[in-house]
Amino acid sequence: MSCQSPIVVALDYPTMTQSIEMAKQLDPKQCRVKVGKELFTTSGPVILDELHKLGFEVFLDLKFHDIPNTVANAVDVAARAGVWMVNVHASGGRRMMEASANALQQRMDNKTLLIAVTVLTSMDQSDLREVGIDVTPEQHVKRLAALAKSSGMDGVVCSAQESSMLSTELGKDFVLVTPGIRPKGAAQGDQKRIMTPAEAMSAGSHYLVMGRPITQSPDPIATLTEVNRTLGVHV
Ligand SMILES: O=C(O)c1cc(=O)[nH]c(=O)n1[C@@H]1O[C@H](COP(=O)(O)O)[C@@H](O)[C@H]1O
Repeated sequence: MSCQSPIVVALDYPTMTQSIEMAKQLDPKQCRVKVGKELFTTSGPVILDELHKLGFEVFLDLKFHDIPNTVANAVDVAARAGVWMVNVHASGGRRMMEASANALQQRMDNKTLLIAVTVLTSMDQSDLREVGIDVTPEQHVKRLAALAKSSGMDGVVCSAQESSMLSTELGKDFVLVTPGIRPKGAAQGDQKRIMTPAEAMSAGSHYLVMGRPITQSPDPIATLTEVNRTLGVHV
């Protein structure tokens, strides 16, 4: 049975052993999992096989950003590894995203979703200003998401605060993946543009990425089950 929940648990761990221990407690019907830079750097691609063997759909979050040829080839390798979703940075530009989309289109029966990161959820207006972007996060997300869509991306990573606007602007089928999800009372940490799981879903998010609120909870499974319950997902 495939996953019933929009939750993607970020397995941000410094060792493969810790990430597998957590994954073994989770249920592939209750969540998908995400492998990011920390875990992939320590474990390499074998972690993808291990998580697939446990029955999980895997989001490979390496946020590729490089010249078009390099990124297209990296995305192709990720798809070959059978990941459910892979991401690039929208700020890499149209040619980089089009080359990546073409690489996946050329694969027979491609099933990997290709998503572009817009403005990181850890950034606010003052962070953008410092890197030379003089518009609001919402305006910049809108511009990058429109570029991502017209460059052949299946969707974007944004904050749930932009989900409603993007859903209206770009249509309900354009996939919105939203980190910066914090249940009421959870520590915000380094995230700036946050929302609760229920608010994010009503705003139009398709998938909710959650790391620390689940992985650092005293009872991760109870927390995940409770978040699913608030979203009406009963597994
Ligand atoms: O692409 C991502 O997944 C991502 C994009 C973004 O804008 N913000 C963001 O937090 N993420 C990732 O989502 C996860 C959020 O983790 P927590 O803040 O612990 O819930 C981390 O693994 C981040 O790398």
